[in-house]
Amino acid sequence: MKILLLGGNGQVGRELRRSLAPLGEIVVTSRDGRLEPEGPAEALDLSDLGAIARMVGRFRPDVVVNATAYTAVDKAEAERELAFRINAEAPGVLASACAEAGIPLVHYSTDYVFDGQGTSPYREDDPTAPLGVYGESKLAGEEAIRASGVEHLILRTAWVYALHGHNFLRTMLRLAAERDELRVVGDQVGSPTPAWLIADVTARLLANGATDAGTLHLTTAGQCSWHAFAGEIVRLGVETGRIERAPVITPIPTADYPTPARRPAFSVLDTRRLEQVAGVGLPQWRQALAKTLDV
Ligand SMILES: NC(=O)C1=CN([C@@H]2O[C@H](COP(=O)(O)OP(=O)(O)OC[C@H]3O[C@@H](n4cnc5c(N)ncnc54)[C@H](OP(=O)(O)O)[C@@H]3O)[C@@H](O)[C@H]2O)C=CC1
Ligand SMILES: Cc1cn([C@H]2C[C@H](O)[C@@H](COP(=O)(O)OP(=O)(O)O[C@H]3O[C@@H](C)C(=O)[C@@H](O)[C@H]3O)O2)c(=O)[nH]c1=O
Ligand SMILES: [Mg+2]
Repeated sequence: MKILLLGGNGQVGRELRRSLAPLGEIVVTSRDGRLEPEGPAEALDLSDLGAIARMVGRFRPDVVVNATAYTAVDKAEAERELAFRINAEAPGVLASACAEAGIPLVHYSTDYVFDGQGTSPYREDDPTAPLGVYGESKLAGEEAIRASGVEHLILRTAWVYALHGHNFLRTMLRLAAERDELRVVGDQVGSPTPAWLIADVTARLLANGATDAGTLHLTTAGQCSWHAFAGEIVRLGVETGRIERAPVITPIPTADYPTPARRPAFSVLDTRRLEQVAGVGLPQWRQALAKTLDV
């Protein structure tokens, strides 16, 4: 199988380079034509919409996996146009190119397409109502893919972290080393999901030939607040010697941590459909965090 992977340097993209390798030949793109930590890639800047179709036409892959996105949630409030170009227009152009060539597309979306007013885990067909520009732009990307008629898999995931890249795990380990107290919101609940899990399940879905499954929810099992997630990060951070000592971690209400973008209060996703299609069980968030930190 020939796979075109867009965005090989993101949290998920980096893990996909590993997990997809056994499935065949992978062509990887990055914005600057380089891979982290080293090596060459095909250069592709998603803001050049014309270049996207040319890339698909040039490589004629059996499947395209798009791991690129504009993921700066707060910054997106001031960069609406750019967020929509990368998260909505580019996936739309990519989907049309794939549809025309009969190539299935795998894409990722987010729990932030929901408004978080629910009280039980969101299912794939529950109504969406994003609270911010990032979520709106990701939802528009989903809709563009569906409208193109391309065979597709849209994997909605949440609270993604890894030992590389920009994420809450790394932010907490950094702040824990600098401060005696961390104040973290306790009234936003979700399911922290490591990039390696998303990449492993994606590979499994591809191996199963499930690229026509449509939208699926893919997160760890269980749920927690950002405050509880921070607590576990710091606990395991100390246990693994990544930080010397644990700061006090104080739960605060969202109102006490003002940010440009609003975030959902409850964005737990119901993953039963994915587990059925992929034929896998998903690990609890605590176990997945421990595995990420080599505990
Ligand atoms: N991070 C999270 O918490 C969550 C992420 N998701 C979704 O999962 C998917 C993967 O996210 P994640 O791996 O965390 O994202 P990252 O932010 O880690 O990586 C995104 C990648 O997209 C690339 N990119 C951004 N803009 C462009 C551009 N104009 N041209 C080319 N490449 C570009 C970035 O390249 P560069 O390094 O050059 O900037 C980066 O490598 C995305 O669809 C995201 O929306 C869903 C839920 C939660
Ligand atoms: C750093 C920090 C954050 N917070 C809060 C702010 C916010 O409500 C929450 C998480 O902050 P972050 O900025 O890391 O998370 P955020 O950027 O909102 O993460 C989101 O990213 C996008 C891409 C997604 O798709 C989502 O699933 C989700 O992972 O924690 C604190 O309360 N205290 C702190 O010290
Ligand atoms: Mg952020």
